[in-house]
Amino acid sequence: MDIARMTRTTGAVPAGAQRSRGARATAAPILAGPSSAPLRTHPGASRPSFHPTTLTARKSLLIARSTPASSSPPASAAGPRPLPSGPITGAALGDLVSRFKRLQNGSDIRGIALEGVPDQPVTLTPGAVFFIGMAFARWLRSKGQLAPKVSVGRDPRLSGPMLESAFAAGLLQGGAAAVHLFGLATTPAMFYSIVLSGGATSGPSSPAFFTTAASVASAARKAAPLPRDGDDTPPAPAPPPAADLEGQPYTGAVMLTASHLPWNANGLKFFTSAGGLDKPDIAELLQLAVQAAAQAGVAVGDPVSEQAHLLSRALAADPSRTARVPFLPTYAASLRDLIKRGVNSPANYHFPLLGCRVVVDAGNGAGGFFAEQVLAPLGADVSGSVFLAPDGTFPNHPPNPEHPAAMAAGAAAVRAAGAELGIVFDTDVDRSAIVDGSGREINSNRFIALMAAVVLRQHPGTTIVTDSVTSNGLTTFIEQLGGKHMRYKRGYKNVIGAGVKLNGEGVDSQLMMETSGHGALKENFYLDDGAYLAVKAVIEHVRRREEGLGGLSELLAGLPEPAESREWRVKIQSPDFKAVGAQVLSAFRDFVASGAHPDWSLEAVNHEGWRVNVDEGEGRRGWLLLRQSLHDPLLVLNVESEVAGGAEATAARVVGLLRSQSLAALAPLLNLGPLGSLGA
Ligand SMILES: O=P(O)(O)OC[C@H]1O[C@H](O)[C@H](O)[C@@H](O)[C@@H]1O
Repeated sequence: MDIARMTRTTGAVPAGAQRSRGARATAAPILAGPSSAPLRTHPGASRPSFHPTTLTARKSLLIARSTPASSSPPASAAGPRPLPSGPITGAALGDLVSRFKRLQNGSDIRGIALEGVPDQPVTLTPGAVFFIGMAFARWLRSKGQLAPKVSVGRDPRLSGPMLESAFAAGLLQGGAAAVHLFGLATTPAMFYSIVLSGGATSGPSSPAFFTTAASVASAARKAAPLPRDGDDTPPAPAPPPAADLEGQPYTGAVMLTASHLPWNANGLKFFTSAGGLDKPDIAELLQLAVQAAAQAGVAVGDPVSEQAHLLSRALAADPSRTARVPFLPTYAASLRDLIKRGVNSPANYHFPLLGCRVVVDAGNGAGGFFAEQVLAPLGADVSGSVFLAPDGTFPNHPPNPEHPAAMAAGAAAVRAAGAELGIVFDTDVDRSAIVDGSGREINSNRFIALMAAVVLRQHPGTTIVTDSVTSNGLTTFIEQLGGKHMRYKRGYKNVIGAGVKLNGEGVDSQLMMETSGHGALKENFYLDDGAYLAVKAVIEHVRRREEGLGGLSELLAGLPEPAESREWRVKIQSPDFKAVGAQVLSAFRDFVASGAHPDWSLEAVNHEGWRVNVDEGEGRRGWLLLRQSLHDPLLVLNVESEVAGGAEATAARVVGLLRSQSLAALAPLLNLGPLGSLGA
């Protein structure tokens, strides 16, 4: 499986899935867990349409399991596999370890959750998710949270309800004292469930966020326990220990999402009061999950073994410890408070967006609430918004502000509605981008520049940390505004981590942002938060409007833009891809340093790979960066040029080196793909 590659090659649902939009299915999840009973959904959450391929696949799976052809198990090439009859040890344990390890994707867990795409077998099974839930509860307890209270949200993916049930069951099994299921939510909202319930010790500069803490506590008090299977009458009031936790903050929060990945993927992001879990935490969590599965004797990946265990847990679970809590309305209220305070309109304090036409493109992810529950109640006309309805097949375009189709759709919606502003979200709303009133797309470098302009006005001289592929023009822009630019590594966690470190060392750093649209502000818990960035943009737009200044794009007037910006990805066909990539990069550095191309010079500070400045003549400056991909067996080449045709010309020279004698031994391991034709 190569999920990240899949990310870039396919964002769309296969044709079969697109055709299925109208089809509704009410099939119960395969696994009947304690929380997979018919649940009440919160207002605004629509039932996603069912993927016919998946339905067919599931039907055949169920038939295969329930109708034995003869009295003996069906023969297969490998023969029937005996189920473990005790703790898993030996080679089977090794298999378990690698299954769980493969689910780690940096600081997230990711995998394939549904069948239906050829060559993409299911890896994130309900059984795996159950043990990850168990591991998270144990992990929290090991950190001193003796009665963990955990909130769980999900994006609209088709596998969401099934995995939510498995995860909640695992949490309870691992010792969680209370589990609150939010249903549809966003990634930043999940961290905010900890904040607004009083679980985070320091917060944004705006005290607005804390005004809603009381309402979260009261929503949690009113939360109805889940009905039992086949029983619509609400069970008796929750007994201790859940009742003892009423009004207590959440100690952990988890979002089930695979961000912008296609419909068949899913994943998990974890938060505590300290913020998002990091790579080592996830590795620890997965180890705990292996231990739990091995001890329980469950062959994760084997549907019979998984279901036997999950069903037995369903029988044992205490339903009073799980409740359905609609949280998005509370979270939306906190965002409305922020906008009110930010605009601070004396005439229209409660309706600061009256007369504003704003469109949101949520890409059928979880971000539709922002139009309906944040902007509209403040007076905005959001009627031109598109793709607000959650639909786990993502039928319109990949919910991803890095994707040209998403930005084009957002821009088209702005133009069609004659809106002043557009906001494009990714599936789980930890990323966003802006479209101005003319339909100009403000994502990537432009969005960083926009946020930098806002932040530098409020915090003169602050350092803006970005990823490694930002343009030369962005540095010029930040410096012209009196700020400092630290160009760090790819990976939003790396970028945020660098900002946190700077602040710890006494260097003020208010904004950490990646070209992917991930952005965090110091005033917002360093949280990677697309909704918060959108809030800042809306406040700035209204401020400019009220002061008779031009639209947001005018803030970008001083941003030099390259003529061309391109990216090529070269596959490294070796299990030892890290070492191979390092050798290529080392040869590349030596080549540049040798002065073979006199117009190339190494950038003074490089945090990953080698960035090279290209003198394009007449004062024009291009650059290239050759680096290893964060997660995948790839070398990535980014090139920007101030000359038409310059990006390909520079890339062709890199190809020349990759094919040179000095790399002859490694060349067969590199699949240059489309880059190859440039060096021909
Ligand atoms: O190194 P790459 O293959 O370009 O991928 C790097 C990207 O990986 C993930 O998508 C992370 O969420 C991004 O923050 C990161 O920038």
